[in-house]
Amino acid sequence: MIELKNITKDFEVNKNNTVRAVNNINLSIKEGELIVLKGASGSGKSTILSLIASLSKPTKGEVIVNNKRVSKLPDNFASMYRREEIGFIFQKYNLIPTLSVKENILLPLIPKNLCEEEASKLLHSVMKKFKIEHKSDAMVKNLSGGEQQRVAIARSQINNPKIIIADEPTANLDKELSEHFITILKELKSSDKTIIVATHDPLFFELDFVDRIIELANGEIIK
Ligand SMILES: Nc1ncnc2c1ncn2[C@@H]1O[C@H](COP(=O)(O)OP(=O)(O)OP(=O)(O)O)[C@@H](O)[C@H]1O
Repeated sequence: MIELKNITKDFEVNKNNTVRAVNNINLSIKEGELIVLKGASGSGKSTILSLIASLSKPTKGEVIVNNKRVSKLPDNFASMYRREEIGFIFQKYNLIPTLSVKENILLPLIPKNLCEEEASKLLHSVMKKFKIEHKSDAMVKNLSGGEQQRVAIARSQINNPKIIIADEPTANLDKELSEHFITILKELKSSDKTIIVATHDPLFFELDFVDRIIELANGEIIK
């Protein structure tokens, strides 16, 4: 369960100016729910994602994730929380082009110090699941857009996170790749993950497997 309670987030632009990115939001997301955050540029979508991931702290209010008050976590605990519970899918994949597919996918496991056998088991299971095993030794820069997308998603899942956060996941994709992403999203949803997608891509607004579409404007929930 993810709970945002009376959350306000101000950013200091300079000494005399602040921007209120999120204004007194209340939101509860149940385990296994797929939520789409919709809203114009600047409406506060990314800010909400970063508060849930404990990448930033609210100015007021509390963020509670699975009974943990993540809005109060010191930095080292916040990064542990992210590593263990959250899978990120970014719009530009954030892959390292000169590393191979398997090296990229293994990156989130580095801090865990698993033995080689265990790491290899996890690696092969996500590569198989996201159909990229045949390219495991290829350098990422030589892959097609669709293949890179599968690497990014495999990497986000290697820790088996309970929560998936996707910020504008289709922003740089053509129609075919966007539709492919939707197929993967459906698979993730059926494996009972809690998923939060921030987007203004209309493709997400007609999906029958999305539980709720939450519309934001000027840092407030309007629908
Ligand atoms: N680090 C920051 N410093 C100052 N202002 C910020 C910062 N981050 C966000 N903002 C401001 O907060 C508001 C909300 O931004 P946010 O990135 O959450 O919007 P968004 O809905 O995700 O937009 P987009 O769709 O363009 O990504 C905007 O006015 C933005 O300029």
